[in-house]
Amino acid sequence: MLKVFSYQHPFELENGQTLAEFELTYNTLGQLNAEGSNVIWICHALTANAHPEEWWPGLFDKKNEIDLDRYFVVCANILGSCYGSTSPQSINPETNEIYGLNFPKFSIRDIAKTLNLLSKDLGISEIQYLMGGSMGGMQAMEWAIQKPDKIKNLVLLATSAKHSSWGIALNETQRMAIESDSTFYEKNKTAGKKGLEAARAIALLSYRNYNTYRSTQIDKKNTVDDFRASSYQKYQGEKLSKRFDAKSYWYLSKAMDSHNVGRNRGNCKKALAKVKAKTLVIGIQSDLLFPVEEQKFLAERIGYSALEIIDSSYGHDGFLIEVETIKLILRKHFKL
Ligand SMILES: CC(=O)SCCNC(=O)CCNC(=O)[C@H](O)C(C)(C)COP(=O)(O)OP(=O)(O)OC[C@H]1O[C@@H](n2cnc3c(N)ncnc32)[C@H](O)[C@@H]1OP(=O)(O)O
Ligand SMILES: N[C@@H](CCO)C(=O)O
Repeated sequence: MLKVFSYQHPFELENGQTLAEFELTYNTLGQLNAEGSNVIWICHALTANAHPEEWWPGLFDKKNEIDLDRYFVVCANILGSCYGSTSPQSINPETNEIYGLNFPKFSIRDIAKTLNLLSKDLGISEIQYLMGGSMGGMQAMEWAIQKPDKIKNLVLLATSAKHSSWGIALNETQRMAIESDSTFYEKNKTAGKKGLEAARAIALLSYRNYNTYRSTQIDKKNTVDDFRASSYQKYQGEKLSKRFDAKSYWYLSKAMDSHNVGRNRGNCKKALAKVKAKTLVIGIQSDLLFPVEEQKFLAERIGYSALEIIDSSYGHDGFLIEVETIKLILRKHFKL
């Protein structure tokens, strides 16, 4: 059952704009101990929700070896996402109208601040394990830099210290697809649906790779049109547009682009040096979106860190799919 954190105070964003208030939906598993210190906190990626048992099956559900009775597991739907938290689809309390594209842009740094406000409201004094993949890893590292004494162990998967020009170009291309859908500017629930489908199809090319398509999208030998790869792209686009909102996608991709831990902190090296958590950085060998050199960059600059590279053919989405390997790596480094 989703819970709701309602922050009824003005929240200043990094860009100087202010949200009059915001809400985050979140899920918890287990019980918080008296000290508020037995916490596993999961930060979700771009299109995920606050149910890690759905998108990280086997890692955070009852079947898993992680003794969920020992921990209080928290996962919040991030600001701007469409799974219940304040987003472009929310009503602006100052106008009583749907925000739509009047919603302010926000950064990964802002998202991390909202998560910390929720953790304070929950009475959490320290987080034993803070974990996140991709955009979730961006949030987790920002939080560990902002609150270095609060985060004891940090797990960063398939992520980077600063979103690369390659990643920004991919996001901009996806936003171009969304913006080319004239319905995107409407305020109804399906605004930008076709544009979002095209954006997802573009994104998928960065989440997978040549080998994953070669091995799964095989056509009969005399095929001349209507290839399986074509129907797969259309299917994945439709699959996302059934559960996600184009404006949320647009804003969250902008937040990803904003990610740079070194901004106004000197540089990434100085920023990462603030992390006190024991850190495990996990990369996916075939990741085209967040190449392993970005995880090596993180591990080399975070004081107390280890690096593990998973030899997976899945590409970037391997951080969601290679759960059995991730579990082994977690057990190797932590007493989880
Ligand atoms: C319920 C929720 O998802 S809520 C939020 C959670 N979601 C997220 O976090 C997003 C991250 N998760 C993901 O992106 C996915 O779960 C992944 C990456 C882990 C796996 O992606 P999936 O789409 O499940 O698997 P995959 O990419 O292998 O595609 C298989 C699907 O494509 C279909 N498919 C495969 N080839 C084709 C084709 N040529 N034409 C049409 N459909 C095809 C399969 O039938 C299968 O359909 P399904 O959706 O009924 O399972
Ligand atoms: N494919 C996942 C990860 C993207 O980084 C998602 O849609 O959230």
